Amino acid sequence: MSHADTLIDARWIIPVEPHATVLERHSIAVRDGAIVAIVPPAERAAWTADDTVSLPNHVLMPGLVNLHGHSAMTLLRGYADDLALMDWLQNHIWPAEGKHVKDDFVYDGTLLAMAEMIRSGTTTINDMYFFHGAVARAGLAAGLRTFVGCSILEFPTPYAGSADEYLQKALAERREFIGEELVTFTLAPHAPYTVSDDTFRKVVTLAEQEDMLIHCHIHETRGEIDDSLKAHQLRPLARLDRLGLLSPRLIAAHMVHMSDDEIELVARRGVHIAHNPTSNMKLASGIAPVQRLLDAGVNVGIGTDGAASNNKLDMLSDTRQAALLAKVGSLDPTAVPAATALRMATLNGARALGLGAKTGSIEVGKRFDAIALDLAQVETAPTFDPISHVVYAAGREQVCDVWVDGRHLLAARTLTTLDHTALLAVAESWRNKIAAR
Ligand SMILES: CSC[C@H]1O[C@@H](n2cnc3c(O)ncnc32)[C@H](O)[C@@H]1O
Ligand SMILES: [Zn+2]
Repeated sequence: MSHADTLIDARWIIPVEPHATVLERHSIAVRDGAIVAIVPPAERAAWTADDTVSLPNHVLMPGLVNLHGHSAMTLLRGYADDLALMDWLQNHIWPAEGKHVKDDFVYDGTLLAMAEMIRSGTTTINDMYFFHGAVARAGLAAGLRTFVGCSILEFPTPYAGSADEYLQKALAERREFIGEELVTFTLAPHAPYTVSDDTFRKVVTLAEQEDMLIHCHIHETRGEIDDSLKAHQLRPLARLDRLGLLSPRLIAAHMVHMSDDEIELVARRGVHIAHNPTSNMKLASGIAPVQRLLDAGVNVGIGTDGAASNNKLDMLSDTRQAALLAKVGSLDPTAVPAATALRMATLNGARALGLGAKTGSIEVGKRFDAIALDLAQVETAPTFDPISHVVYAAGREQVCDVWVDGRHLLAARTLTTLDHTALLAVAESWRNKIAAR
């Protein structure tokens, strides 16, 4: 007899690795937050556990990795819609952030985002915002695996007055969370149009010294490229390459507008890309060449971006959008098939964050970051292929269970770490404050 803390019996398991496979009626044994066995039906009787979870009509799969977001921007959801990026940022979002973004705004907005993300199957968030201690505390309260991106800009915000101050504060706030298993700080220079050469050089040096990842918006719009040609006589990627930014440490958000040479350069440098299909559509930024990037060997994950430009934090929906947008962008229905989209939303995201050996797939030895979806609903009946349903048919309301590091954060659709009613009351009080100004 073998014994586990928890034994989960599932109708289907999508392990993601090996690629495009589905296991039927297998069980997962979890001990001390790790997967210790994937048990076929014939061996199930040899296992006992303190706790068993029965998922008779469900698919169990790795948790979704949101590779690019600004969690606290939930409090600005629906604040300014139907605008292009620079108009949206300069005339609406940055002025609102200038008035309202403080520690409490970031904590409350991030917690609200995390509740939404857990309820839609996200287990890891790669965030980028201000007041990093508040983001980290929210991550610990929610129980999500949280990458806290420390923003760096050349202009002042309520968080810091200069690029050097952003950097100093990032390192000071990081010190408080060293040793926290679920919290990792990254350096997040905002974008090529808001960060100087000098600051980018400092970021590269610091990232190497402190062994930190870098997270940056790059090649999001055509305007960004045109402006860079005027200001620097270089496209942003060429400029960043000269500054030493392009490496496997870099998670480049967006990368919508790419020449063949740039795709090849990014592949050679081992840069990871966070593709944000909904945000790119809503801000009319363009269609990223995802299948061409994958064909070139680039690791591409999926992000939601912030709730002010998406306006959902629903990785299932963005996985579907990634598959659909790749097809319409290339006029090729075989581009980004369902299993590839699911791999992008899980294992590729984990790999970009240096978690490839730890999470992103259901494999023995990995931490148990997993989700279950109930497919016994009219929206997903009948089931020929659970991978197809997860990507093309299921909605986030079908996510019933979520575990991070073995901890049950959503149990039969109930949040275990967060208070749903209290979150709604806090969101309403922020609405009143923001609307009053
Ligand atoms: C420095 S991170 C936070 C900063 O980024 C702004 N932001 C949100 N979404 C986007 C986007 O798609 N492109 C560029 N900048 C974005 C956010 O409002 C914060 O000011
Ligand atoms: Zn963004």
